[in-house]
Amino acid sequence: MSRAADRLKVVLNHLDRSHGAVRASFTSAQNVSYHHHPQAFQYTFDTDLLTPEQRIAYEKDGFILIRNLVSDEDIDQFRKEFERICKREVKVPGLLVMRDVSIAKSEFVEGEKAVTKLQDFQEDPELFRYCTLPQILKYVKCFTGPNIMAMHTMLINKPPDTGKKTSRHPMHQDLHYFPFRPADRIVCSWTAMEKVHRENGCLVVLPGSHHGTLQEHDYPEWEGGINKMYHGVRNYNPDHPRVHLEMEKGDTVFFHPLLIHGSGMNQTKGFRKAISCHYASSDCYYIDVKGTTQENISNEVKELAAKKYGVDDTISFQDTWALRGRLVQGERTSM
Ligand SMILES: CCCCCCCCCC(=O)SCCNC(=O)CCNC(=O)[C@H](O)C(C)(C)COP(=O)(O)OP(=O)(O)OC[C@H]1O[C@@H](n2cnc3c(N)ncnc32)[C@H](O)[C@@H]1OP(=O)(O)O
Ligand SMILES: Nc1ncnc2c1ncn2[C@@H]1O[C@H](COP(=O)(O)OP(=O)(O)OP(=O)(O)O)[C@@H](O)[C@H]1O
Ligand SMILES: O=C(O)CCC(=O)C(=O)O
Ligand SMILES: [Fe+2]
Ligand SMILES: [Mg+2]
Repeated sequence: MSRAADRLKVVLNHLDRSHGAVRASFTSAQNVSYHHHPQAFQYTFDTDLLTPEQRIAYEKDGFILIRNLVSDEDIDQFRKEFERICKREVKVPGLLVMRDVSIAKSEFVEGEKAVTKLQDFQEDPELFRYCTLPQILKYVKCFTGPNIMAMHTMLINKPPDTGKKTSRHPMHQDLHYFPFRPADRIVCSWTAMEKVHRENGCLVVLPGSHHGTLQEHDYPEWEGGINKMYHGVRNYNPDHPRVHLEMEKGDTVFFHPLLIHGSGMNQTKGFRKAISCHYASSDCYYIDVKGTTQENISNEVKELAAKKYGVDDTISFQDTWALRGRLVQGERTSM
C-alpha cells in the first residue's frame, strides 16, 4: 500500500499543477484533421490509418469492427494465461476475479468454470501484452491521439446461462464508470477470443447512441438476479434498432464510451471469451462525480475498494483510476 500511496501523491501533485493547462490546450480532432478532410470530424484523428469511410462510419455509428486484428497465437497465449490464473498457478496483484451471481454461492464450481470476469490485469505481463499490441494501438491512436493510457482491463468469460438469465449484461454506457473526460478521447477495444454469435451472447450495440449524453444507470429489475455492478441504462427502450456484432476469433471492435451496448444470454455450453481494454488520452482530466448520475457507481466502487484492498476515505474514486492506469504510448501528461 505504501508504494501505491507514494505513486498516488505524485499523481495528485501533478494533477493539481496541470489540470487547467490540459483543459485549455485540448485540441479537437476537428482542428487537427481540418486540412486533410474539409469535413468536420468530432471523434477521430487523421493518422493515415482509417479511411474516410471508416471515419464517417465511426462518427455515425460509434463503433468500427476490424476483422482479424489479433493473431490466433496471441489469443491462445492469453487463454493459457487465463487458465493459469483460474488454477491459481499465478497470482496477480490487484486482480479482481468475479464469479457469476448465480454460481457465487456454490461450493462445487472450481477453476475456469467459476470465473465470469477478470478485471484489472495490468500487473499480469502476459495478459497486459494485449493492451500494448502495436496493431491495436495504431487504431487507438486515431481516437485518443498520441498519449495513450490503458485505464481499464477485462477478460470476460461469459458462462453458460444457468437458466436465470444472469449471463446477460444489461445495456449500458461505459462512461458511467469513468470519472474522466472528454468522452471523445476514450475508446474501448474488445477482441473476440473465439467465434462469438447470438447464441453465446455476442455484443449488442445501439448504433449512433454515442451522440446522446450520459444516461442514468441502475440495476435492472431482473427476476433471476443481476451481477454486482452490472448497471443498465434506466428506461431502456427495446425498440431502438440494435445490431448484433457477430465476430470471429481475433476480430476487434473499437467503440465510443457513450455507445449503448450489452450482451445477451449465453445459451451454449461453452464459456464465451473476450479480452478488452479501455484507453484514454493521458491528456484527459478527472472530474468530480458528486451530484452527478455517476455517484451511485462511484459509491459502489469505493465500498469495494474499502473491503477488498483496505483503502480508506482518503482515496477517492479518481485515485483508484490513477493507480490502475498505465501509460502505453507517448507521455503521461495529466492522467
Ligand atoms: C471498477 C468497475 C469499472 C468498470 C469499467 C468498465 C465498464 C465495465 C462494465 C462492467 O463490467 S461493470 C461490472 C463489473 N463488475 C464488477 O466489477 C464486480 C466486481 N466484483 C466484485 O465486486 C466481487 O466479485 C464481489 C464483491 C461481487 C464478490 O467477491 P468476493 O470475493 O467477496 O466473493 P464471495 O464469493 O466471497 O461472495 C461474497 C458475497 O458476494 C456475493 N457475490 C459474489 N459474486 C457476486 C456477483 N457476481 N454478483 C453479485 N453478488 C455476488 C456472494 O453471493 C456473497 O454474498 P453473501 O454475502 O450474501 O453471501
Ligand atoms: N430491461 C433491460 N435493461 C437493460 N438492458 C436490457 C434489458 N433487457 C434486455 N437488455 C439487454 O439487451 C440486450 C439484448 O437482449 P436480448 O435478451 O434480446 O438478448 P439477445 O441475445 O440479443 O436476443 P435474442 O435472444 O433475440 O438473440 C442484452 O444486452 C440484454 O442484456
Ligand atoms: O463482453 C461482454 O459481454 C460485454 C461486457 C461489457 O460491455 C463491459 O464489461 O463493459
Ligand atoms: Fe461495457
Ligand atoms: Mg433474447
